[in-house]
Amino acid sequence: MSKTSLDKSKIKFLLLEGIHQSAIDTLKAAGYENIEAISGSIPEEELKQKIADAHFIGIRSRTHLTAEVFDCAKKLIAVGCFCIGTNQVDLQAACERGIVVFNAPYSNTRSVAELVLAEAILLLRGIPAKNMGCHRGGWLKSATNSFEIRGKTLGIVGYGSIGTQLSILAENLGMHVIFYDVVNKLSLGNAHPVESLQELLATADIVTLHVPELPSTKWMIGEKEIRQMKKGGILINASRGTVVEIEPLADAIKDEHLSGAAIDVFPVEPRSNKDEFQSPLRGLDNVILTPHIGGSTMEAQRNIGVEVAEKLIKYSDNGSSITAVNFPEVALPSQSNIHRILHVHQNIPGVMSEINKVFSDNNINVRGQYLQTNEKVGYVVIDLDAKSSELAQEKLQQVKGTIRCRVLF
Ligand SMILES: NC(=O)c1ccc[n+]([C@@H]2O[C@H](COP(=O)([O-])OP(=O)(O)OC[C@H]3O[C@@H](n4cnc5c(N)ncnc54)[C@H](O)[C@@H]3O)[C@@H](O)[C@H]2O)c1
Ligand SMILES: O=C(O)[C@H](O)COP(=O)(O)O
Repeated sequence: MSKTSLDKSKIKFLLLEGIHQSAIDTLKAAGYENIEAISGSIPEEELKQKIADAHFIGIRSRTHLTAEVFDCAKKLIAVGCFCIGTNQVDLQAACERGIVVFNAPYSNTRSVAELVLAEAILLLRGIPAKNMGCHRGGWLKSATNSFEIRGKTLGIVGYGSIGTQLSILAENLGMHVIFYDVVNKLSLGNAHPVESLQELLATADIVTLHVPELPSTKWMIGEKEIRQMKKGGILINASRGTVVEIEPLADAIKDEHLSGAAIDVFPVEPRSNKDEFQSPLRGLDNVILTPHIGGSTMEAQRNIGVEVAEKLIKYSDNGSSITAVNFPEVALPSQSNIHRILHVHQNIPGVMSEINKVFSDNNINVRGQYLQTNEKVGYVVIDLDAKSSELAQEKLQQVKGTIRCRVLF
């Protein structure tokens, strides 16, 4: 089993939001037993207390890790987002503090794509409204406004991992697929890129959103865009709650400009399953409302648990920051019979020459050196003979611009 200079029993993992047991099992198999797992998200004040002695934190989409929270996390080495989205973390603030952030970019892609497709089929048939009718004792047997999915046009906004997966599945069901992305993307199958969001909105029978939460995607679908959609169109949002304005959507459903919608993410979501969900969309029959469960399948959660836990273990045991979303990515060989120093510093002129001066001034033999930088920080990993690491760490900690310095052996 790999070693870390700090005894593994002292390395604390704080896992929030009901992260799957597979993460805990993976951490334990790697020798990490000091794990506090909490089923929901916690209020900010409690988070600030709990994060104070954590070396690693695992979250999902509900926990917001702000600069203020990071300031309370003096021991924190890395964050694992056990999901795709990382908008809930101040990535820049983490980077500047030498905290590496990982996520699981693909493990729930298929789950979201399947849900969207299922919702498209149900909404085109008017099933949610007919279902509600039966529950109330009604009997809405009619083919009026019920359509097959075959031959309809699906408009995908954001042709990334989920958008492309969905594109393939939809074509297999006989749909025409058009997509809009801000980046030039290779079309899969017969999917067809369009020039503008407006063109997509005006052409598609069903519009589905798969963009990240960014300043540029905030409220990208408001009243104007909803009214640009075809009359009788359907809107699906399983991306982020800040992408769609809910009031104009509710109005468009009520006045039948749109025939239906499926919304999985909301501008404000309840903190836990005990809190009430409030939305102007409640009570509208041909609207499917789901509690942010696009990625919540047993398959996805189990895979995410293993994937992100392995990334945290690798960073803790070996120093590899490969696939980090906010940090220079350094790939490292496994270390044997050496001590490894991990040094995170501000990316300012002169730091690397100061670091290398420590080795030459103190006659320390460097067995390997690996460096990557981004705009803000540099991450250099230095392999040394065991006898030199204590002195090297002491000297390196004094180098101007040092953010963090730890040793693995
Ligand atoms: N509901 C859920 O449970 C759930 C599950 C997984 C992911 N998500 C959300 O879905 C989002 C998309 O996931 P993904 O894995 O496909 O991400 P991705 O990064 O692979 O794809 C996003 C795509 O959106 C494009 N894009 C960015 N800004 C755009 C804009 N203004 N207009 C058009 N396209 C734009 C990007 O170029 C990219 O191709 C995630 O960021 C996450 O927030 C939600
Ligand atoms: O970003 C994601 O992967 C999804 O929004 C899922 O988030 P969750 O883990 O909170 O369900």
